[in-house]
Amino acid sequence: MNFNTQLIHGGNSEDQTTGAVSTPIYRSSTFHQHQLGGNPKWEYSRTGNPTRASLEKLIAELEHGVAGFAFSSGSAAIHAVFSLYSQGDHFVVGSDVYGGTFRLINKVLKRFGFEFTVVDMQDLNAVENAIQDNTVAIYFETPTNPLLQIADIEAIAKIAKRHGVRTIVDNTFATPYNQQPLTLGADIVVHSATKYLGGHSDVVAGLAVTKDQQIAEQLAFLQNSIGSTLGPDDSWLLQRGIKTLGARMRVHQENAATVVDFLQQDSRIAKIYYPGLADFPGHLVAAKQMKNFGAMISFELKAGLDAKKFVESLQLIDLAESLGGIESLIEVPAVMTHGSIPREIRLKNGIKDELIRLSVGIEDPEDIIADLKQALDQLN
Ligand SMILES: Cc1ncc(COP(=O)(O)O)c(C=O)c1O
Ligand SMILES: N[C@@H](CCSC[C@H](N)C(=O)O)C(=O)O
Repeated sequence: MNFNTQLIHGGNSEDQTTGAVSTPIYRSSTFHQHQLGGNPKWEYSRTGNPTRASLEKLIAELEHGVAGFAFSSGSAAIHAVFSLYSQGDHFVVGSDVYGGTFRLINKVLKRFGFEFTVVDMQDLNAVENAIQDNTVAIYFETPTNPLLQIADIEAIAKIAKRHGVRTIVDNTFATPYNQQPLTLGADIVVHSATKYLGGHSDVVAGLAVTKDQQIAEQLAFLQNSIGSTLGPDDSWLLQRGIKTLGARMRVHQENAATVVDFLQQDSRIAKIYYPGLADFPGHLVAAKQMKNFGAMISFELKAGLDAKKFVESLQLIDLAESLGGIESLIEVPAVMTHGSIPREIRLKNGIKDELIRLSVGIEDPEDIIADLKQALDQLN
Protein backbone atom coordinates (compact mmCIF):
# COMPACT_ATOMS: atom_id res chain seq x y z
CA MET A 1 0.00 0.00 0.00
CA ASN A 2 1.35 3.44 -0.86
CA PHE A 3 1.68 6.09 1.85
CA ASN A 4 -1.42 8.18 1.13
CA THR A 5 -3.59 5.07 0.81
CA GLN A 6 -2.15 3.78 4.06
CA LEU A 7 -3.08 7.05 5.81
CA ILE A 8 -6.70 6.32 4.96
CA HIS A 9 -6.89 2.53 5.12
CA GLY A 10 -4.20 1.76 7.73
CA GLY A 11 -4.81 0.79 11.35
CA ASN A 12 -7.95 -1.24 11.96
CA SER A 13 -9.76 0.88 9.43
CA GLU A 14 -12.82 -1.38 9.25
CA ASP A 15 -14.59 -2.59 12.38
CA GLN A 16 -14.66 -6.39 12.32
CA THR A 17 -17.99 -6.61 14.18
CA THR A 18 -20.11 -4.13 12.22
CA GLY A 19 -18.13 -3.24 9.12
CA ALA A 20 -18.16 0.44 10.13
CA VAL A 21 -15.59 2.15 7.89
CA SER A 22 -14.69 4.68 10.58
CA THR A 23 -13.13 2.99 13.61
CA PRO A 24 -15.78 3.07 16.37
CA ILE A 25 -15.08 4.93 19.60
CA TYR A 26 -14.95 2.33 22.38
CA ARG A 27 -15.63 4.41 25.46
CA SER A 28 -15.76 1.44 27.83
CA SER A 29 -13.17 1.64 30.60
CA THR A 30 -13.29 -2.14 31.12
CA PHE A 31 -14.20 -5.27 29.19
CA HIS A 32 -16.15 -8.39 30.12
CA GLN A 33 -13.89 -11.41 30.64
CA HIS A 34 -15.34 -14.79 29.69
CA GLN A 35 -13.25 -16.77 32.10
CA LEU A 36 -11.26 -16.05 35.23
CA GLY A 37 -7.54 -15.83 34.65
CA GLY A 38 -7.66 -16.18 30.89
CA ASN A 39 -5.64 -13.93 28.62
CA PRO A 40 -8.31 -11.61 27.20
CA LYS A 41 -7.47 -9.37 24.24
CA TRP A 42 -9.12 -6.40 25.96
CA GLU A 43 -9.23 -6.07 29.74
CA TYR A 44 -8.98 -2.42 30.82
CA SER A 45 -8.71 0.70 28.66
CA ARG A 46 -5.44 2.02 30.10
CA THR A 47 -3.84 -1.31 29.22
CA GLY A 48 -5.41 -1.41 25.78
CA ASN A 49 -8.42 0.07 24.01
CA PRO A 50 -9.63 -0.93 20.52
CA THR A 51 -9.93 2.68 19.27
CA ARG A 52 -6.47 3.57 20.57
CA ALA A 53 -5.11 0.29 19.20
CA SER A 54 -6.27 1.19 15.70
CA LEU A 55 -4.40 4.50 15.90
CA GLU A 56 -1.33 2.79 17.35
CA LYS A 57 -1.31 0.22 14.55
CA LEU A 58 -1.63 3.03 12.00
CA ILE A 59 1.30 5.10 13.31
CA ALA A 60 3.45 1.95 13.54
CA GLU A 61 2.68 1.25 9.87
CA LEU A 62 3.35 4.85 8.78
CA GLU A 63 6.70 4.97 10.62
CA HIS A 64 7.70 1.40 9.66
CA GLY A 65 7.91 0.25 13.27
CA VAL A 66 6.78 -2.93 15.00
CA ALA A 67 4.54 -1.13 17.49
CA GLY A 68 3.09 2.30 18.21
CA PHE A 69 1.96 3.84 21.49
CA ALA A 70 -0.47 6.72 21.99
CA PHE A 71 -0.14 9.13 24.89
CA SER A 72 -2.06 12.07 26.31
CA SER A 73 0.48 14.55 24.86
CA GLY A 74 3.77 14.68 23.00
CA SER A 75 5.48 15.52 26.29
CA ALA A 76 3.95 12.39 27.87
CA ALA A 77 5.26 10.29 24.96
CA ILE A 78 8.76 11.74 25.40
CA HIS A 79 8.60 11.17 29.15
CA ALA A 80 7.57 7.53 28.64
CA VAL A 81 10.47 6.98 26.22
CA PHE A 82 12.98 8.45 28.69
CA SER A 83 11.43 6.16 31.32
CA LEU A 84 13.06 3.26 29.48
CA TYR A 85 16.26 4.42 31.19
CA SER A 86 17.60 4.69 34.73
CA GLN A 87 19.52 6.85 37.15
CA GLY A 88 23.11 7.38 35.97
CA ASP A 89 22.30 6.92 32.27
CA HIS A 90 23.72 9.57 29.95
CA PHE A 91 22.10 11.10 26.84
CA VAL A 92 23.44 13.22 24.04
CA VAL A 93 20.67 15.71 23.20
CA GLY A 94 20.25 18.28 20.45
CA SER A 95 20.88 21.89 21.44
CA ASP A 96 17.77 23.10 19.63
CA VAL A 97 14.70 21.34 21.00
CA TYR A 98 11.16 22.37 21.94
CA GLY A 99 11.24 24.45 25.16
CA GLY A 100 9.08 21.90 26.98
CA THR A 101 11.55 19.13 26.15
CA PHE A 102 14.37 21.29 27.52
CA ARG A 103 12.24 21.80 30.65
CA LEU A 104 11.49 18.07 31.00
CA ILE A 105 15.19 17.27 30.74
CA ASN A 106 16.48 19.99 33.03
CA LYS A 107 13.74 20.34 35.63
CA VAL A 108 12.44 16.77 35.83
CA LEU A 109 14.74 14.06 34.45
CA LYS A 110 17.91 15.51 35.98
CA ARG A 111 16.26 15.22 39.41
CA PHE A 112 16.04 11.48 38.79
CA GLY A 113 19.77 11.19 38.10
CA PHE A 114 19.70 11.29 34.29
CA GLU A 115 22.75 12.95 32.71
CA PHE A 116 22.77 15.03 29.52
CA THR A 117 25.31 16.55 27.16
CA VAL A 118 23.86 19.15 24.82
CA VAL A 119 25.30 19.15 21.31
CA ASP A 120 24.70 20.86 17.98
CA MET A 121 23.41 17.87 16.00
CA GLN A 122 24.62 19.41 12.73
CA ASP A 123 28.18 18.73 13.91
CA LEU A 124 28.72 14.96 13.61
CA ASN A 125 32.17 15.08 15.27
CA ALA A 126 30.67 16.85 18.27
CA VAL A 127 27.95 14.19 18.46
CA GLU A 128 30.50 11.36 18.48
CA ASN A 129 32.82 13.14 20.92
CA ALA A 130 29.95 13.64 23.39
CA ILE A 131 29.35 9.90 23.76
CA GLN A 132 30.56 8.58 27.13
CA ASP A 133 30.83 5.12 28.68
CA ASN A 134 27.39 5.56 30.28
CA THR A 135 25.67 7.00 27.19
CA VAL A 136 22.50 5.11 26.34
CA ALA A 137 20.89 7.22 23.63
CA ILE A 138 21.12 10.22 21.30
CA TYR A 139 17.95 12.33 21.29
CA PHE A 140 17.16 15.05 18.77
CA GLU A 141 14.59 16.81 16.61
CA THR A 142 14.98 17.34 12.87
CA PRO A 143 13.94 19.86 11.66
CA THR A 144 14.30 21.48 15.06
CA ASN A 145 11.89 23.73 16.90
CA PRO A 146 12.29 26.69 16.30
CA LEU A 147 15.50 27.08 14.24
CA LEU A 148 14.67 24.39 11.63
CA GLN A 149 18.15 22.93 11.97
CA ILE A 150 18.62 19.66 10.14
CA ALA A 151 20.41 16.63 11.63
CA ASP A 152 21.59 13.80 9.40
CA ILE A 153 19.55 10.91 10.86
CA GLU A 154 21.37 8.17 8.98
CA ALA A 155 24.83 9.47 9.91
CA ILE A 156 23.90 9.94 13.58
CA ALA A 157 22.28 6.50 13.77
CA LYS A 158 25.51 4.99 12.37
CA ILE A 159 27.56 6.76 15.05
CA ALA A 160 25.09 5.55 17.67
CA LYS A 161 25.29 1.94 16.48
CA ARG A 162 29.08 2.06 16.47
CA HIS A 163 28.94 2.97 20.15
CA GLY A 164 26.07 0.64 21.04
CA VAL A 165 23.66 3.44 21.91
CA ARG A 166 20.15 4.14 20.64
CA THR A 167 18.88 6.90 18.39
CA ILE A 168 15.62 8.65 19.32
CA VAL A 169 14.13 11.17 16.89
CA ASP A 170 11.34 13.68 17.50
CA ASN A 171 9.67 13.65 14.07
CA THR A 172 6.99 16.25 14.88
CA PHE A 173 8.07 18.92 12.36
CA ALA A 174 8.71 16.55 9.45
CA THR A 175 5.89 14.03 10.02
CA PRO A 176 6.12 10.55 8.48
CA TYR A 177 4.90 12.15 5.24
CA ASN A 178 8.33 13.75 4.83
CA GLN A 179 10.68 11.38 6.63
CA GLN A 180 10.63 8.04 8.40
CA PRO A 181 13.55 8.01 10.85
CA LEU A 182 13.25 4.28 11.65
CA THR A 183 14.08 3.46 8.03
CA LEU A 184 17.19 5.65 8.36
CA GLY A 185 18.50 3.73 11.36
CA ALA A 186 16.74 5.33 14.34
CA ASP A 187 15.38 3.04 17.07
CA ILE A 188 12.51 5.14 18.42
CA VAL A 189 10.43 7.96 16.95
CA VAL A 190 8.31 10.34 19.02
CA HIS A 191 5.66 12.82 17.94
CA SER A 192 3.70 15.67 19.32
CA ALA A 193 0.64 14.49 17.39
CA THR A 194 -0.99 17.70 18.57
CA LYS A 195 0.64 19.25 15.50
CA TYR A 196 0.52 18.05 11.87
CA LEU A 197 -0.76 14.55 12.62
CA GLY A 198 -3.91 15.84 14.33
CA GLY A 199 -3.74 18.79 11.97
CA HIS A 200 -6.73 20.84 13.14
CA SER A 201 -5.58 22.32 16.48
CA ASP A 202 -8.26 20.38 18.30
CA VAL A 203 -6.45 17.53 20.02
CA VAL A 204 -3.43 17.22 22.34
CA ALA A 205 -1.72 13.85 21.82
CA GLY A 206 1.63 12.11 21.60
CA LEU A 207 2.91 9.01 19.83
CA ALA A 208 5.97 6.80 20.09
CA VAL A 209 7.00 4.09 17.63
CA THR A 210 9.85 1.61 17.71
CA LYS A 211 11.17 -0.99 15.32
CA ASP A 212 12.67 -3.09 18.13
CA GLN A 213 10.45 -5.79 19.64
CA GLN A 214 12.17 -5.62 23.03
CA ILE A 215 11.76 -1.83 23.27
CA ALA A 216 8.13 -2.28 22.18
CA GLU A 217 7.48 -4.65 25.08
CA GLN A 218 9.13 -2.23 27.52
CA LEU A 219 7.13 0.71 26.16
CA ALA A 220 3.88 -1.24 26.44
CA PHE A 221 4.76 -1.96 30.07
CA LEU A 222 5.65 1.70 30.74
CA GLN A 223 2.58 3.05 28.95
CA ASN A 224 0.37 0.88 31.16
CA SER A 225 2.38 1.49 34.33
CA ILE A 226 2.72 5.28 34.00
CA GLY A 227 -0.78 5.54 32.59
CA SER A 228 -0.55 8.70 30.47
CA THR A 229 -2.54 7.06 27.69
CA LEU A 230 -4.67 8.75 25.03
CA GLY A 231 -8.43 8.42 25.55
CA PRO A 232 -10.68 6.80 22.93
CA ASP A 233 -12.31 10.05 21.74
CA ASP A 234 -8.96 11.74 21.17
CA SER A 235 -7.59 8.55 19.57
CA TRP A 236 -10.46 8.63 17.08
CA LEU A 237 -10.01 12.34 16.41
CA LEU A 238 -6.31 11.86 15.83
CA GLN A 239 -6.82 8.94 13.47
CA ARG A 240 -9.36 11.00 11.54
CA GLY A 241 -6.83 13.84 11.29
CA ILE A 242 -4.08 11.52 10.06
CA LYS A 243 -6.25 10.38 7.15
CA THR A 244 -5.77 13.77 5.46
CA LEU A 245 -2.09 14.25 6.40
CA GLY A 246 -0.86 13.83 2.81
CA ALA A 247 -3.43 16.20 1.31
CA ARG A 248 -2.75 18.79 4.00
CA MET A 249 1.03 18.53 3.82
CA ARG A 250 1.03 19.11 0.08
CA VAL A 251 -0.85 22.42 0.51
CA HIS A 252 1.04 23.42 3.69
CA GLN A 253 4.36 22.97 1.90
CA GLU A 254 3.32 24.67 -1.33
CA ASN A 255 2.07 27.64 0.72
CA ALA A 256 5.26 27.73 2.81
CA ALA A 257 7.42 27.93 -0.32
CA THR A 258 5.23 30.79 -1.62
CA VAL A 259 5.47 32.65 1.69
CA VAL A 260 9.26 32.21 1.72
CA ASP A 261 9.42 33.74 -1.78
CA PHE A 262 7.50 36.73 -0.48
CA LEU A 263 9.66 37.12 2.64
CA GLN A 264 12.85 36.87 0.58
CA GLN A 265 11.78 39.81 -1.52
CA ASP A 266 10.75 42.03 1.39
CA SER A 267 13.50 44.43 2.48
CA ARG A 268 12.18 44.41 6.07
CA ILE A 269 13.14 40.75 6.59
CA ALA A 270 16.71 40.23 7.82
CA LYS A 271 16.99 36.43 7.94
CA ILE A 272 14.90 33.40 7.00
CA TYR A 273 15.21 29.93 8.52
CA TYR A 274 13.71 27.40 6.10
CA PRO A 275 15.37 24.15 4.99
CA GLY A 276 14.08 24.60 1.43
CA LEU A 277 16.45 27.52 0.79
CA ALA A 278 19.49 26.41 -1.20
CA ASP A 279 21.85 28.38 1.06
CA PHE A 280 20.30 27.15 4.33
CA PRO A 281 22.97 25.12 6.22
CA GLY A 282 20.92 21.91 6.39
CA HIS A 283 19.47 22.14 2.89
CA LEU A 284 21.39 19.26 1.31
CA VAL A 285 20.77 16.88 4.21
CA ALA A 286 17.09 17.86 4.22
CA ALA A 287 16.88 17.23 0.47
CA LYS A 288 18.46 13.81 1.03
CA GLN A 289 16.29 12.59 3.91
CA MET A 290 13.01 14.49 3.50
CA LYS A 291 10.41 14.28 0.75
CA ASN A 292 9.81 18.04 1.00
CA PHE A 293 10.95 20.80 3.34
CA GLY A 294 8.00 21.12 5.71
CA ALA A 295 5.89 24.20 6.30
CA MET A 296 7.58 25.80 9.29
CA ILE A 297 9.44 29.06 8.74
CA SER A 298 11.30 31.18 11.25
CA PHE A 299 12.51 34.67 10.46
CA GLU A 300 13.97 37.84 11.89
CA LEU A 301 12.98 41.41 11.10
CA LYS A 302 15.61 44.04 10.25
CA ALA A 303 17.18 45.65 13.34
CA GLY A 304 15.00 48.33 14.85
CA LEU A 305 11.70 46.85 13.62
CA ASP A 306 9.32 45.90 16.39
CA ALA A 307 8.56 42.14 16.36
CA LYS A 308 5.91 42.58 19.07
CA LYS A 309 4.04 45.20 17.04
CA PHE A 310 4.34 43.02 13.93
CA VAL A 311 2.81 39.87 15.43
CA GLU A 312 0.13 41.87 17.24
CA SER A 313 -0.85 43.60 13.98
CA LEU A 314 -1.70 40.38 12.17
CA GLN A 315 -5.39 39.92 11.52
CA LEU A 316 -5.69 36.52 9.83
CA ILE A 317 -2.67 34.69 11.19
CA ASP A 318 -3.24 33.70 14.82
CA LEU A 319 -0.73 34.73 17.45
CA ALA A 320 -0.70 31.39 19.26
CA GLU A 321 1.53 28.60 20.55
CA SER A 322 1.43 25.33 18.59
CA LEU A 323 1.89 24.54 14.93
CA GLY A 324 0.85 22.17 12.18
CA GLY A 325 -2.84 23.06 12.20
CA ILE A 326 -4.73 24.05 9.07
CA GLU A 327 -4.73 27.67 10.21
CA SER A 328 -1.55 29.76 10.06
CA LEU A 329 -0.09 30.37 13.52
CA ILE A 330 2.67 32.75 14.48
CA GLU A 331 4.64 33.14 17.71
CA VAL A 332 7.79 34.55 19.28
CA PRO A 333 9.70 31.54 20.75
CA ALA A 334 11.64 33.59 23.34
CA VAL A 335 8.37 34.73 24.94
CA MET A 336 6.13 31.78 24.14
CA THR A 337 7.16 28.21 23.20
CA HIS A 338 10.77 28.47 24.42
CA GLY A 339 10.19 30.82 27.35
CA SER A 340 11.13 28.03 29.77
CA ILE A 341 14.74 28.09 28.49
CA PRO A 342 16.92 30.63 30.37
CA ARG A 343 17.73 33.61 28.11
CA GLU A 344 21.51 33.07 28.09
CA ILE A 345 21.05 29.46 26.92
CA ARG A 346 18.50 30.50 24.31
CA LEU A 347 20.87 33.13 22.95
CA LYS A 348 23.81 30.69 23.00
CA ASN A 349 21.73 28.22 20.97
CA GLY A 350 20.79 30.89 18.42
CA ILE A 351 17.24 31.79 19.49
CA LYS A 352 17.23 35.58 19.42
CA ASP A 353 14.63 37.52 21.43
CA GLU A 354 13.05 38.80 18.21
CA LEU A 355 12.94 35.48 16.33
CA ILE A 356 9.48 34.89 14.85
CA ARG A 357 8.16 31.39 14.03
CA LEU A 358 5.41 30.91 11.47
CA SER A 359 3.44 27.71 10.94
CA VAL A 360 2.05 28.15 7.44
CA GLY A 361 -1.54 26.96 7.18
CA ILE A 362 -3.58 25.83 4.21
CA GLU A 363 -5.50 29.05 3.64
CA ASP A 364 -5.21 30.68 0.21
CA PRO A 365 -1.57 31.82 0.14
CA GLU A 366 -2.51 35.31 -1.16
CA ASP A 367 -4.41 35.90 2.09
CA ILE A 368 -1.50 34.77 4.27
CA ILE A 369 0.86 37.04 2.34
CA ALA A 370 -1.55 40.00 2.38
CA ASP A 371 -1.75 39.71 6.18
CA LEU A 372 2.03 39.53 6.57
CA LYS A 373 2.40 42.54 4.26
CA GLN A 374 -0.17 44.72 6.05
CA ALA A 375 1.49 43.95 9.41
CA LEU A 376 4.95 44.74 7.99
CA ASP A 377 3.59 48.00 6.52
CA GLN A 378 2.58 49.13 9.98
CA LEU A 379 6.25 49.06 11.08
CA ASN A 380 7.45 51.73 8.63
C1 LIG B 1 8.96 19.26 18.53
C2 LIG B 1 8.01 19.09 19.68
N1 LIG B 1 8.09 17.97 20.43
C3 LIG B 1 7.28 17.77 21.48
C4 LIG B 1 6.34 18.71 21.84
C5 LIG B 1 5.44 18.43 23.01
O1 LIG B 1 4.17 18.11 22.54
P1 LIG B 1 2.80 18.35 23.32
O2 LIG B 1 2.51 19.81 23.33
O3 LIG B 1 1.82 17.58 22.52
O4 LIG B 1 3.00 17.82 24.69
C6 LIG B 1 6.22 19.89 21.09
C7 LIG B 1 5.23 20.95 21.43
O5 LIG B 1 4.55 21.00 22.38
C8 LIG B 1 7.09 20.08 20.00
O6 LIG B 1 7.03 21.19 19.27
N1 LIG C 1 3.00 27.15 27.28
C1 LIG C 1 3.34 25.82 26.85
C2 LIG C 1 4.09 25.92 25.59
C3 LIG C 1 3.41 25.21 24.50
S1 LIG C 1 4.42 25.19 23.04
C4 LIG C 1 3.54 24.18 21.94
C5 LIG C 1 4.38 23.68 20.79
N2 LIG C 1 5.34 22.72 21.16
C6 LIG C 1 5.04 24.76 20.01
O1 LIG C 1 6.27 24.72 19.86
O2 LIG C 1 4.33 25.64 19.52
C7 LIG C 1 4.24 25.19 27.87
O3 LIG C 1 4.84 25.90 28.66
O4 LIG C 1 4.35 23.98 27.88
